[in-house]
Amino acid sequence: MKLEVDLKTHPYEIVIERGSFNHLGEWVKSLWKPQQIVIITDNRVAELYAESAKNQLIEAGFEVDVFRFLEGEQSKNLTTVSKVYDFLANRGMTRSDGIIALGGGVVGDLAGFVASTYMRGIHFLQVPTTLLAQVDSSVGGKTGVNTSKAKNLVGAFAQPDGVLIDPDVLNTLDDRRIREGIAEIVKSALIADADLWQELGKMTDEHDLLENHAEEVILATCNVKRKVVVEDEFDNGQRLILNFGHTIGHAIEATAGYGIVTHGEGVALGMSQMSKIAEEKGLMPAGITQEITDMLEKFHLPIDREKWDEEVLYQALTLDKKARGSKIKTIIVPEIGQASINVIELTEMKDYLKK
Ligand SMILES: NC(=O)c1ccc[n+]([C@@H]2O[C@H](COP(=O)([O-])OP(=O)(O)OC[C@H]3O[C@@H](n4cnc5c(N)ncnc54)[C@H](O)[C@@H]3O)[C@@H](O)[C@H]2O)c1
Ligand SMILES: O=C(O)C(=O)C[C@@H](O)[C@H](O)[C@H](O)COP(=O)(O)O
Ligand SMILES: [Zn+2]
Repeated sequence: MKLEVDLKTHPYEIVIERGSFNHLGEWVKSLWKPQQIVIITDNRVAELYAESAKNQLIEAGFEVDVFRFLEGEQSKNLTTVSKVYDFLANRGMTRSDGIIALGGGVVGDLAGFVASTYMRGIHFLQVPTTLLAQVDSSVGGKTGVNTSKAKNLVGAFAQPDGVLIDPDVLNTLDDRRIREGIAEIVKSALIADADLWQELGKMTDEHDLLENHAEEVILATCNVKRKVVVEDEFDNGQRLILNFGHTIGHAIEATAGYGIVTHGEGVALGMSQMSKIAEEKGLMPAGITQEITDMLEKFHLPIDREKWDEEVLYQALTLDKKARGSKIKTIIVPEIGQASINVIELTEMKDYLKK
């Protein structure tokens, strides 16, 4: 199955196919002429997939090196970025060469950011290996890293030349990581795909989703993202809806310490907290929070916020990219499958967080 991200300036294809990782070499050759490639990955993914990726690419005529960093959100920062710049420069990588992001969202965001800034931009491809990366982060061109102050505080928009999704690589992923990917799937259904919401409603748990519905769910979720990104590539309007649950979610991730609460868990917590606030304000229909939290709990995602320091959480909120002065754009779901943007005072958010 293929989806076309038909952006005017940089169109590209998303390939979703079981076993497609075994054809990585041919796929890359169909997109790039022989050149130098650096695969950027983390230690765990490298252990599982880097050798095969490298051999396939060499077989296809490329000159290949692998840069690996320590797995996890705590590596998604400018220190790692700087090490990659040195690695690329030491190998004489130029703008006619390319980067392949092989891994989850951390690898994809970091490698994409490196590709968008090294020599002011070189080509890159996304080969996502987590469910979260396959349904969300590999598509759409948001790249970036965290700082100690806030999630994704430094970044750039840069589209890959293509995305290769092989659901079979999810067989090596642990349950917690599968669940966090489901948080973004639930988000996508809530904001833009009522049919997907219905389908998710019929599934029993995360195992049912992964074993019996992976391809259809990945396709539907990528399609939501594709449509939104094509409408508003640079996040000035409609794309903001992809951020449902993320304001509180990102603040929780940063406050808890990167990697303690996963991104998907933060999004699940953020969606349930935001729904509660919006329902109380009469912006979302009565009973919808319960419906959302029931869905999240079915997939064993967290919904209840622990007691984090509200002041620290609030400081993180003020650095959200949807904040404008004393106000912040929040995303609400007036009905399942639709989302809209609602501006509120940041202090109002603070009052709710205290409750
Ligand atoms: N750019 C975007 O649009 C976007 C969208 C959503 C999330 N994100 C970002 O994505 C990140 C989260 O991504 P993630 O959850 O994929 O995290 P991740 O990249 O840290 O991967 C999670 C863990 O799974 C391991 N792993 C990856 N693939 C594996 C496989 N096939 N088998 C076994 N282990 C595997 C990794 O080594 C890591 O330990 C966050 O930083 C978030 O901000 C970005
Ligand atoms: O692609 C988007 O746009 C999103 O908001 C997708 C989110 O799931 C993702 O977590 C994104 O990285 C958040 O971006 P940010 O602008 O809030 O840092
Ligand atoms: Zn997200």
